[in-house]
Amino acid sequence: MTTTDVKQIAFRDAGFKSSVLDNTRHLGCRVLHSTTDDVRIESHQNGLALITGTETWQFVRELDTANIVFQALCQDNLVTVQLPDQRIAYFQAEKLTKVNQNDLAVALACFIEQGYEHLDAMTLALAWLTQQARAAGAGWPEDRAWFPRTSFADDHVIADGAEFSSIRKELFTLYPVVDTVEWLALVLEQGVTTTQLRIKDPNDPDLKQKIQQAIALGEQHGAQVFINDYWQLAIELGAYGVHLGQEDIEVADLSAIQQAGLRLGISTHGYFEIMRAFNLKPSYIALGHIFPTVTKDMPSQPQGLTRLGQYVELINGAYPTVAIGGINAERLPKVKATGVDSIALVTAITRADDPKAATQSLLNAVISNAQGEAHAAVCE
Ligand SMILES: Cc1ncc(COP(=O)(O)OP(=O)(O)O)c(N)n1
Ligand SMILES: Cc1nc(C(=O)O)sc1CCOP(=O)(O)O
Ligand SMILES: [Mg+2]
Repeated sequence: MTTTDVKQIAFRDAGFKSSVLDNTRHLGCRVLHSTTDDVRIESHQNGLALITGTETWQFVRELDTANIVFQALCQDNLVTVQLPDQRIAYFQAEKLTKVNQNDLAVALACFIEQGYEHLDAMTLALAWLTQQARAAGAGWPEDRAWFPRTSFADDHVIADGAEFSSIRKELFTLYPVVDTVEWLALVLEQGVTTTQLRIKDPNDPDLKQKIQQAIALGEQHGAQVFINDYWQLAIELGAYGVHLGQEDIEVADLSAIQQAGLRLGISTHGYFEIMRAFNLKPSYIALGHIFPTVTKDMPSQPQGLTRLGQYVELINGAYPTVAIGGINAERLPKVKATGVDSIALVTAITRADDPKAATQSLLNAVISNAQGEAHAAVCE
């Protein structure tokens, strides 16, 4: 890292104290007293404020329900964040006894300056502080042991001991996501062992019949066929599994899915969502979107290969993982080299000149034992 890469963050109040100031160099940042820098921590009468180029955070003693900026409330080892859209997120740093607000502001500023979105930056900040409190160094936090539990208010709670049925990991290789039964049949005929029916029109008059056919095809081929979104029909028709996104899990009856024995895959797009997915003990965790995609409008930025590698390391085999978003034949080896278990894709098959040949060659590339590349250094 050259000095020009180092992000400078100022605290305006000369009396500001934090025990982690020196360690911010491990995060590529320098936090110092200055009255000129744009990214700054300010002390106000009613608490601290962190002002970055993109957002303002207030560290408050009580949440104000009319907030238009991010608010963070530290109570022992629980940090409650109220977002500008009024959603409430919780971060429980179980291995800390108390979160120091000044240290948290410093850590949060660093991770925001390194380009992390607000909830991911808060998740990383608490992991980094916990890691140091546990004398495990001040480097980039990788070990899940230091990460907080994350959730939104009103999240479903999965009962202790209850978890979703497992998938067969040896079949979790190439994972085509397709929108018709015809495509599903095509990929299964090429030897695909895990796939998904993703129909985005809930008013499709033949929805039930299509899901039924997808389930039957999966059974016929001994494959793991996931149904995207329509969890009630999936339960009713006895599907192998369901795939749900972060918004879907807020409205789905997860206990009903779990009790019916269906597998559950969950989409995630960063540290906060990954830690949130852990609460549900799913059958697999999807990590997206890795590269720009034309298939879906994404509210988040592409994660890239470096972050994908960090997420795989964080999950560390606790759940099977699948990468999705903009993956094609050319990018596949580098995606595989991150150690992710499975590779999901849409257009690399559905827009290929020869979809059958493309499926076969992608499948071979995923299941080949070319592990020379795997776990090699991953560069973008
Ligand atoms: C394997 C896999 N990963 C991610 C998704 C996306 O799910 P979701 O965020 O719910 O978005 P929609 O697919 O419903 O538009 C997926 N379907 N499969
Ligand atoms: C359906 C979907 N979900 C994503 C996520 O990141 O959650 S990316 C994606 C589309 C993937 O399509 P393609 O392989 O054509 O880029
Ligand atoms: Mg969905």
